Amino acid sequence: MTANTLNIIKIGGNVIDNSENLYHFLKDFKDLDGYKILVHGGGKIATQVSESLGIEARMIDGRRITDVETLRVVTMVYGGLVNKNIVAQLQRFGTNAIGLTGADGNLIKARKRPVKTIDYGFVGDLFDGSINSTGIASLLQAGFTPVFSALTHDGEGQLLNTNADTIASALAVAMSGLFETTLIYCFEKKGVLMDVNDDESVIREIDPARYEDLKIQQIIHSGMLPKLDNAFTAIACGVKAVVIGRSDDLGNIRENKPFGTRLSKNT
Ligand SMILES: Nc1ncnc2c1ncn2[C@@H]1O[C@H](COP(=O)(O)OP(=O)(O)O)[C@@H](O)[C@H]1O
Ligand SMILES: CC(=O)N[C@@H](CCC(=O)OP(=O)(O)O)C(=O)O
Repeated sequence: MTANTLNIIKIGGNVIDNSENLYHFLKDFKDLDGYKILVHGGGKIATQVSESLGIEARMIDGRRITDVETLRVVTMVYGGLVNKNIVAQLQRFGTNAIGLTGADGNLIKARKRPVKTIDYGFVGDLFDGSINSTGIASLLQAGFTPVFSALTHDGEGQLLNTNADTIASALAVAMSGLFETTLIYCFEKKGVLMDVNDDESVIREIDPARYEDLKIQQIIHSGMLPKLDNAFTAIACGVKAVVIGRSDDLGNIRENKPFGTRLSKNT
């Protein structure tokens, strides 16, 4: 572990939604060496809150249709409830977390997704140059641990809802110019599995050729597809390693025990 090591870790809704899992994860997160950044989603909670307010939650290809009402909900849920709860818990553990949307410090800009056949509403797509890597590096070097929610902005006053897996991947690519960067996706399963119902069937390593095979066999499907697409993009663009594993097992990384599925370039 060098002084220039950065771990970017993404946690999804299933981890955030369970206070015991979240507590355990944050305890292991605070013990990781080197610089670190946390990126969180919270899609599951946004759906629950939307529905409790009588606003129908609509997803297409894993992306939320974000009309004005839904943007209000996700701003409150991701930027408020989830982000500030995580920050407060990290502070309790002595980690000087700072909770952010992409608008804070102009750290992540996005463009509203153009309307083609589907109007996604206030959904933001990232582009080359979206990430203000020097601004983020200043926070890290000042001793802060950034905690990013799934919100970005367009620079014209508009907040946008951006998938958290995509934010984590883009952050990892941009930061890998400045740090030796590892991207870790944490979710509720032990890794990419041969049998989605058998946590002992972890595939320890996947390269792009194996990924194609696993897709054809439909061993990998649904939410895992965009996650792995983002992950392979990160590997191809200079990120040192991408690992996908269970949030509860994050401590294994420090203890040099097996952790999840590691992605590699074509061998
Ligand atoms: N081969 C596989 N191994 C593990 N999970 C898989 C696999 N194929 C599909 N999945 C699904 O992908 C989901 C993870 O994607 P997603 O729900 O988007 O994650 P997140 O919790 O990070 O938002 C898992 O809950 C699982 O149902
Ligand atoms: C545009 C879009 O779909 N944004 C996501 C952002 C949250 C997210 O990514 O949450 P998980 O990681 O928990 O799924 C959404 O609103 O669901």
